[in-house]
Amino acid sequence: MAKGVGAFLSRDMAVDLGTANTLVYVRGKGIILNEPSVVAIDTRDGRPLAVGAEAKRMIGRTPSNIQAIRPLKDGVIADFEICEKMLRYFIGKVHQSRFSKPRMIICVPSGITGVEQRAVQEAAEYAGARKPAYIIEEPMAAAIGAGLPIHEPSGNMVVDIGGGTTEVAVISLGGIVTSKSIRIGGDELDEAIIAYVKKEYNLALGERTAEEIKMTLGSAFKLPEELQAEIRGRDLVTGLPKTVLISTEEIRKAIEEPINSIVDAVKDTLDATPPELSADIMEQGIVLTGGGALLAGLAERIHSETSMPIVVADNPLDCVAIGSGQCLEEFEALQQVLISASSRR
Ligand SMILES: Nc1ncnc2c1ncn2[C@@H]1O[C@H](COP(=O)(O)OP(=O)(O)OP(=O)(O)O)[C@@H](O)[C@H]1O
Repeated sequence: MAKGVGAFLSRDMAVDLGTANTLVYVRGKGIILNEPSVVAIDTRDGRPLAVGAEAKRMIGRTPSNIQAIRPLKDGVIADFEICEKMLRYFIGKVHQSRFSKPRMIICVPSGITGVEQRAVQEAAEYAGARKPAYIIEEPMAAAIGAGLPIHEPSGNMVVDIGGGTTEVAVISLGGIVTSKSIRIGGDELDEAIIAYVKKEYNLALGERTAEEIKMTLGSAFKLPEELQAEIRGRDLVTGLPKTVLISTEEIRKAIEEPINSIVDAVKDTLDATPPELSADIMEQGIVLTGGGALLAGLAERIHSETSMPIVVADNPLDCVAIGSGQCLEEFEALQQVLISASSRR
């Protein structure tokens, strides 16, 4: 499609405003920003000191006058002001023109309320988006980004496991037929690891260490080879640093509860799926997207509980941004999957 000069000046963009990571896709260019959704604030005057990767490095390491804040929790805005500052910073990084406002598509979890949706839209508009900022539901964006034929009259099932939410949806003919969104994602796995290690070993772990343990030792299904590794934290009795040896089986046990909730969400959605579409899913499989799709053994676990074929999308962390970016590139053709300010309730 021919792009007018305005399109270049305004750098239309799609933003995957995630609990864990924010990705920005610029029309005609692809994903050009991918940073953790973290802002470090000077508590004395509320000034942002660092945003993104630099701010994430500060989590758990800040002096009393600095606070590293994650403005989104469970997929929605927990701190509106900080979220808007973060968005403004990211938009400013990719869009330098002060004279034009970019068209913006922004992703939200499918389970959020009208009020929460308006908060996201307003944050985007305050941060410089042209009105109306368009909204796309995460599972729809994830499905488009994973290359699923969403416009066909056949059942496409996507499970997007993010930091704060897990979205399960069955899509056919360009619309969501049935879906379930739970406020459980990678963050809950990290929290479960922290709670387990505290209870079993009297060891305090930081958020970032727990996430690293999940990525390296976490699993949702028996591994071909179980491992053991040393983890380091602070002894809650002596207050001193301590190292303990922990196994992959133990970490699997630690995260069992949130994993069960994710698997149950998949089963509930399958239960509510019309039979014709279930038959399609049986044939084509369930596609996993989002960072959680990278958890070892998750595909095997969902397969063992649903008997459905499971496919992990290529680049699962990028699917939502790529899918919403696709909506910018093919705005006329894909506009029907977007929600604009005028259509909101
Ligand atoms: N290899 C891995 N194994 C397990 N979990 C992983 C891995 N890589 C990333 N993650 C987890 O994926 C999550 C981030 O995924 P993603 O970027 O898709 O979420 P998000 O879009 O920011 O969140 P949400 O969609 O809930 O707003 C984090 O919890 C992160 O710890």
